[in-house]
Amino acid sequence: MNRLYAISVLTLGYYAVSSRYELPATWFAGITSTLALLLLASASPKAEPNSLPIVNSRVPWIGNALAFARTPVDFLKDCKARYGTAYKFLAGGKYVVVLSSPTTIFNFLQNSAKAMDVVEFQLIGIITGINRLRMPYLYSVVEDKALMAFAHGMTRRTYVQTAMSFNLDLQTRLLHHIGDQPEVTVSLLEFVQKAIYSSNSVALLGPHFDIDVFDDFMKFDKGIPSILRRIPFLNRRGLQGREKVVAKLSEYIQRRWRDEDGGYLEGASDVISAVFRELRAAEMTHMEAVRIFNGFLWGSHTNHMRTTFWVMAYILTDKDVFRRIEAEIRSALADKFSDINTFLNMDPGTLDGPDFNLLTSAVTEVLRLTALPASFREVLRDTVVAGDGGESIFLKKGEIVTADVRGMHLDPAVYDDPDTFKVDRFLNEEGIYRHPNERTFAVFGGGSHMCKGRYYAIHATRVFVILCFHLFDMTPVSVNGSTVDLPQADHTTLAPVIRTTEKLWISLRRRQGVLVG
Ligand code: HEM
Repeated sequence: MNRLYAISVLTLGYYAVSSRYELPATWFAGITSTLALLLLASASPKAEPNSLPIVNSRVPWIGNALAFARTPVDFLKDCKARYGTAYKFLAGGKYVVVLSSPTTIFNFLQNSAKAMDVVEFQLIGIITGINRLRMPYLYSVVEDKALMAFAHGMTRRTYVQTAMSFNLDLQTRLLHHIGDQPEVTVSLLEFVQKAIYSSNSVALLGPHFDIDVFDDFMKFDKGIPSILRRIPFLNRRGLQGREKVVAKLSEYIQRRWRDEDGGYLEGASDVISAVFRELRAAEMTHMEAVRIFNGFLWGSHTNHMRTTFWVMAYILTDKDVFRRIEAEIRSALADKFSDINTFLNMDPGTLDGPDFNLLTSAVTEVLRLTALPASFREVLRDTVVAGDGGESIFLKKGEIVTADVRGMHLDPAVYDDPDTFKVDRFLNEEGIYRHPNERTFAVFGGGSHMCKGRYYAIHATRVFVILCFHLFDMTPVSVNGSTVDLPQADHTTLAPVIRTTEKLWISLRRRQGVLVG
């Protein structure tokens, strides 16, 4: 009877939810299993003796999967309020352990016992269009080789080349949007997306990659939820976009790959050549390498775009913050850099100096407010994570574990008045930026899988804001009744950076008399 009940709920729930919401990684496999599999499935897993509370659920096997799918952000918030900073819930036959205190998140992400590994590689197969049977091998290449190359090429010291290419390209892109007109009204999200996609592509792939494929990239990006759910027809647009991007990348690599000097992509950044060299050296086809590469690029663009959008939106919709950031940027550019070219060619470390303290604090604060759980690991063998009081939290083989970073970042015990955007939260009394403690700030994940592009992303986000203030006078404007306040966050999807479905329009007026590079 329970089984029949489960099937009915699963079927109805799946169609109701799947048409509207993105299915998060952790239980996607379970929810998309066939009904036959459900019928054959052995009894729902029993909770092992474990110190963790288990979220209430009346539905066997499925557990809380649908509640989680409906509004994952709210689900995690409610569970934290009821069960504390370490608990687990059942979703599609598996337990998902959720940790949200600084100590548990830190210990989990460090994963010093190496008893956990990423689960996303199963999903990478679906996103990239690679046969899932090939993914265990291909992901081992990604993890052991390609990500290592990425990490080496994107350290504080080595990301300079990529950062400078981004700076120089971005100014042209921003000016291109306004063209010869004195003033234009643009959707902030679309404006940011196009500029970041283009300049990121140039910074990473060099001048020979055809960025006209932007519209196809956005179809792919928007279509990811339905691609993940493999919903016939609904996923078609996203798949078409992906295949066009893949075709462009394939053609670009075939034309621009050079075998000399160990192999490199002509015009691309060193880091990208190094990553592709590792993929080529492994036992995979050209198209498998291209598809993996496309997955890398998609992840790099999409998080970067969203973060930049939110940073701009928070600044533009708060008059006091706007005035202070504008004053900091314009005075730094006027006093410290003889012209904009000097700024664009600077050592990226300059932005970490005293001239942009407030902007750096603003970016950190926006990251704190907009980061969602993104680090999902599968427990490979029974292990323990030390809890807040030094107690052992038992993790069982097969369980999925995640860090609810939003739960931590919005916890009043961790951050004072946590829901409020405080632009100077990360400044000390002298107004100097202080990087948050790594135990209480985890927007880029942690441990060996920490985001490899974090220095570059923070740098490029700040350059975007600086160039906008240098080139334009900006004001939010209402178009057909649209908001001029901060857009509402969308609580129905999980991704490293929260989304919005509301549009914020801004007017851009070209500043008279400013120098362009
Ligand atoms: C502000 C924008 C960004 C945010 C918030 C962000 C966040 C994240 C998060 C949360 C992870 C998962 C970490 C984990 O599993 O513990 C990740 C992984 C990764 N990110 Fe980012 N990211 C951003 C921008 C970028 C950019 C611009 C690049 C490349 C240029 C990049 C490259 C990567 C790579 C390669 C990984 C995989 C790391 C691994 O599994 O070892 N990211 N990112």
